[in-house]
Amino acid sequence: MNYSRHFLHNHHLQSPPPMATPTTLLLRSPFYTNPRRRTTTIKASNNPPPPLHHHRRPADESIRQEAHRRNSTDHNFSAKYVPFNAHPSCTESYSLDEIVYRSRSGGLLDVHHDMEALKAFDGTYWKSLFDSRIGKTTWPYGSGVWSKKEWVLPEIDDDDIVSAFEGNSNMFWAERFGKQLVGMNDLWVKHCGISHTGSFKDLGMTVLVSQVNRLRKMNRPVIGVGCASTGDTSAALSAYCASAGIPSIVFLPADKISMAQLVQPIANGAFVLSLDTDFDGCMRLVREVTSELPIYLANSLNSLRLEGQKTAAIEILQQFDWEVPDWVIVPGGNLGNIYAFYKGFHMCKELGLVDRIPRLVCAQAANANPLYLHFQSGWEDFSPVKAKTTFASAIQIGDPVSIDRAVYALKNSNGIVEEATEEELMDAMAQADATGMFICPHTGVALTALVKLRNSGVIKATDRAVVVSTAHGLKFTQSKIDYHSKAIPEMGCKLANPPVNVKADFGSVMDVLKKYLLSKEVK
Ligand SMILES: Cc1ncc(COP(=O)(O)O)c(C=O)c1O
Ligand SMILES: N[C@@H](CCOP(=O)(O)O)C(=O)O
Repeated sequence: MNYSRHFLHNHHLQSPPPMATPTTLLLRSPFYTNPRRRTTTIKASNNPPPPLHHHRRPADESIRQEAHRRNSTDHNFSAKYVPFNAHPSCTESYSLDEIVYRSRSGGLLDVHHDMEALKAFDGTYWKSLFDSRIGKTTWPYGSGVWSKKEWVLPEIDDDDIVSAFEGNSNMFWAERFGKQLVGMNDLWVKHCGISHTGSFKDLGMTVLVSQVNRLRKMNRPVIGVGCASTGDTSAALSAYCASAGIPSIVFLPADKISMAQLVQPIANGAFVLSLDTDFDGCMRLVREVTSELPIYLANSLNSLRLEGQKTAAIEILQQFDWEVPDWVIVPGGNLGNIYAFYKGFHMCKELGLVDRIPRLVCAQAANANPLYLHFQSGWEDFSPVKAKTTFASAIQIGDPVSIDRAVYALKNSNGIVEEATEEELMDAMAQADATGMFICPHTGVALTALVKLRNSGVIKATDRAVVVSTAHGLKFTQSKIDYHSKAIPEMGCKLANPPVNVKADFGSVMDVLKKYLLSKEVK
């Protein structure tokens, strides 16, 4: 077979641009050739390659079938479950096709990739490959998660993937917030909440539901998929399950999630249980239930989820053209994500895409702050707390399942934990909104952490910082309504901007407008 023609004809969207060498190029494509024949010599010249025209697939073929025909699993990458942070001599491991959430000793698991196989390709190779897939509709690489498939679930058939082309979320240059509130020029907000179900949970859920889809095709005992939720995980689970025709069951703490979040699983046809307890109570119940019934556990206790979540970190680096920011600030609740970010950054370093990782900050609501207290104690003692009501309701969690993962991530990234009171987080949210964003209260928690660390001089004016915005503000409009109508007891709501009631006549309208314009006049 003429490999160069085969390669160019079929795979130009997925393969990295050839490296510029004058004569011959040793191109090793792990995806489209037999691994035993993976080293292939093709001709290259100094000139850029001519524009490549993608041949449209036959009219009766879907993008899924086209992906299947490409046979992209022809490589030797692999991943398995291992006990989290185990001693190097530990040999315990499980196939990802097993249904297992805990190690033999009851500890957390981690998805471990065959790093030697990935290291057969250098950092330039991976950067080019990932960059070449952005913004395409080719299945499944149009997704920000699956554009990194080799690092996520390398062995899944493209045909089993359940994706809404999630990820590739906007990185917003927070120009006015940066300059006016923290004196920074290089402040960015990664809008992970501008996503299929309005939160960053889509990133992990596409991976978990895809694997479930595969397990069901293998006739494994999975009738449905279940989770406990503060509203975002349940929305993502039910949407991805509905898309694949898989039953979903969600355990929600009654009256503790927003109306917009509650209606999501209802609309997507999930079986919704509203329970008279808090998130931690729901979590305990769903763990018990999933150990008895053929319901697959979708909470981030299941380490598969973190494989998708970690791609947000890779995306941040990609969006900065592989330059590493100094800080990344993430709101934390059940604490899977702070570890997922660490893992994404760490993989990029280990595989030679970057030479360092950012310092991580985990931001918690003061009303639900077990990690903050643990950090304050010098990591001495960890005790769960009874989480109190917070406007950042999706992180109202007192007994986070990923506490060990979070501590590991923070210790290994020279990280920090901060907290935000209700007034601080609501003011930060209002301030951000007033500079053109429309963020959720959890992002308000992360912005409060930024403000505090700037005020104490830990984060410098010249640093580059990324605040991760985790959900869409439209899911949390009631908190904004309460704030702007000054309806929150014992809160100043100093940035409230309530509507003005005006008589519908010309004079009255003119009077209020003149007053308004005078207040805005440039002094
Ligand atoms: C909107 C939002 N932000 C932040 C978090 C925190 O993520 P994690 O639970 O991984 O710490 C969650 C969920 O807990 C969430 O739904
Ligand atoms: N914020 C989450 C809490 C559940 O945690 P997860 O770590 O299992 O996603 C939610 O939206 O439910």
